Amino acid sequence: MLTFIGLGLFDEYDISLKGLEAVREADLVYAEFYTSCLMGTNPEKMEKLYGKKVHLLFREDVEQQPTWLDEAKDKNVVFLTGGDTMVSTTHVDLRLRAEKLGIETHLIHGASIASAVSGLTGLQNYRFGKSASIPYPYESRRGARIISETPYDTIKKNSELGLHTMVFLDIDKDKGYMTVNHALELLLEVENRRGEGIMDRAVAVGIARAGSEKPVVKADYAENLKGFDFGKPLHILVVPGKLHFLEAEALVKLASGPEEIMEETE
Ligand SMILES: C[S@@+](CC[C@H](N)C(=O)[O-])C[C@H]1O[C@@H](n2cnc3c(N)ncnc32)[C@H](O)[C@@H]1O
Repeated sequence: MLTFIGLGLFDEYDISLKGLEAVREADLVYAEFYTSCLMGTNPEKMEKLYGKKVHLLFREDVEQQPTWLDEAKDKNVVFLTGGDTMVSTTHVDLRLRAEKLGIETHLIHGASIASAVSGLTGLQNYRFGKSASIPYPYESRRGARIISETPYDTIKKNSELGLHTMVFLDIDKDKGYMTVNHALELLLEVENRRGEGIMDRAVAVGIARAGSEKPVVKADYAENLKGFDFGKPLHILVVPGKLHFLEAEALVKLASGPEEIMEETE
């Protein structure tokens, strides 16, 4: 049996009681922290709470050669991830591989950044369009610095429809956790190149450490927000589309956003 367990957003205590019980009953505990991670804890603290050894898996172990899956044929195996295991991950692939091997699979959900964003900003979840992810720039074979323009295009399409965009930020094993500041610099660099007026006039919202006792939520024009100190990771960015008046009020009152956004609401 293989049970996918979402660990929630910040520390080892964010796991549900159902999840905790399942981990304690498991024969083997695997975890991956490359799609998301809990910044308020570490594997040692988790092991202490669970009373179990946590075996860490890397992207290759999950997405290419999940040989460890075979153990779930005759053992009770749990697989842990930050947030909810199936939100903005490709872990459904792992579930399908397990089912093909005749392994019974179960899900135990965790709080996800996808819902925390609406909770913290007041932006309504049904007014979001397609999400985007910003990867770190990379070097072409000729040594040119390449910035992906896909997130800019997604924001543009959503904003034309009046929809908000949730922008996930890269987690790279060498370059670390991308900040809201870096993400805005990259989007503004694309804006400078293309001059389509999407980002330079946009109000953006940065969120740091959702799920912690003191998450930071700040709204401002992208140009101003890129210099704001959000503190430690994880960070996420939202580019709102057309605002309902309640959403605008929430951004002003709860995220210290600029008052003039109240003037152009639905
Ligand atoms: C690819 S998504 C995976 C989401 C995860 N499966 C979930 O349900 O929460 C991970 C990205 O979401 C954002 N994120 C996740 N947890 C966060 C948190 N507690 N605070 C701020 N941003 C977070 C970061 O940008 C991170 O790189």
